[in-house]
Amino acid sequence: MRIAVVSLFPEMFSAITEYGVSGRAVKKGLAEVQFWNPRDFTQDKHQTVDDRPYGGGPGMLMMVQPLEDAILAAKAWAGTEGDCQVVYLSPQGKPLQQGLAQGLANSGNLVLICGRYEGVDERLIERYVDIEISIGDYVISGGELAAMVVIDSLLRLLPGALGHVDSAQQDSFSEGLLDCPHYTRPEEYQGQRVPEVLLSGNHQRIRQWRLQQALIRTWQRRPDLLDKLSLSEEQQTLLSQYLNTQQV
Ligand SMILES: CN1CCN(c2ccccc2CNc2ccc(C(N)=O)cn2)CC1
Repeated sequence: MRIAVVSLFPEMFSAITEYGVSGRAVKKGLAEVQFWNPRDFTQDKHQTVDDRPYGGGPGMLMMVQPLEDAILAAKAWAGTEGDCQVVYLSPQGKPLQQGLAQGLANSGNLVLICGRYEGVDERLIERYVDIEISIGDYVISGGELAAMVVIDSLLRLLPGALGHVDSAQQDSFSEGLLDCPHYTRPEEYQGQRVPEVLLSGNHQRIRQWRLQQALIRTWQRRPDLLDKLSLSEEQQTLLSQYLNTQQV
């Protein structure tokens, strides 16, 4: 999978290409990540990459010519092997959810455009962008951190990215649930013991306990997620077992 990033600050991306699961996925070659900096496509001696907004108002926009030339170069590389989707990270985008990350991981090559200043000329978005994505309802100073979140979320879904093949599947979020509590040594910490079931070695009971905990947490903290799910027989049983013990 080829991921082309258009950004004024490519050095920021070492955070995902050099560390952890995402760094290993890149090092293993599960994905190639290349960068195109609009500043390298400027034609003036000051290497201008910003421009004033028509209609006045505070702030600047990304200058069209260097950005467009960087986008075209990125598309040429990413589109070499078949189709590529062009993604723009912005507060106006479609909210990133696990399903969208999975879709991007399956979708072939990507070009990610990172906005700076107050964003980019709408005509470039209309001409080049296939999907606008937001990582949440808040504003950050550039699209780079949002692009890194998107890249990280899809890299870990690529086959071979995670050591134990089904640990990605076991991600509760991939089932639409919040994660269960986790414990490691010591068995007793500040007077608090690890739940006995986890010490039992009974893998069926452990799996059920973890699933029930994920259901309880989702019910307690994010009932909106629960409403979207059609629970399996087992999930229904495990959740109602718990709810029957609560004065609900
Ligand atoms: C003060 N201005 C900073 C730049 N910004 C802007 C505008 C357009 C595109 C990119 C940006 C970069 N910022 C982002 C990017 C993504 C998200 C997200 N939620 O995914 C939040 N913010 C407009 C506001």
